[in-house]
Amino acid sequence: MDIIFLHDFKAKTLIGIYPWEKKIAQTIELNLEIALPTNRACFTDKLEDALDYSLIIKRINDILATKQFSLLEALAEHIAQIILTEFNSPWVKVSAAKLDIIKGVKKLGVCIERKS
Ligand SMILES: Nc1nc2c(c(=O)[nH]1)N=C([C@H](O)[C@@H](O)CO)CN2
Repeated sequence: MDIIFLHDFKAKTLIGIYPWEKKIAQTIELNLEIALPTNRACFTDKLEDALDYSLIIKRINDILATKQFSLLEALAEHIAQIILTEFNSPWVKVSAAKLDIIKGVKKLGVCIERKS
């Protein structure tokens, strides 16, 4: 199985259960592993045979700018389903974390794996 990974993808979004979190965007950190539907690009060296990771980043930035979730779980699930359905990935692992949100914890979050 070949994988595209996106590590330490940081972006601002509205997320959280508390009233202030619904008004003030927070920086979250995403880490994704995305299984590829084909390994053709390894042999052809052509972008049209690859999953263009810049399109994935653009799509995730669109989600973060337009959607609002209460829980990190729901955000991770939404991103996972987009990767599976819109980018034809057979398997995806998504972790979503908040930074310095609770005193004494540098980073906390969720990690989910989904198959198509
Ligand atoms: N399992 C979860 N627990 C909590 C979440 C979450 O997204 N998943 N979120 C919060 C608050 O919004 C957090 O930002 C601050 O405490 C609490 N627990």
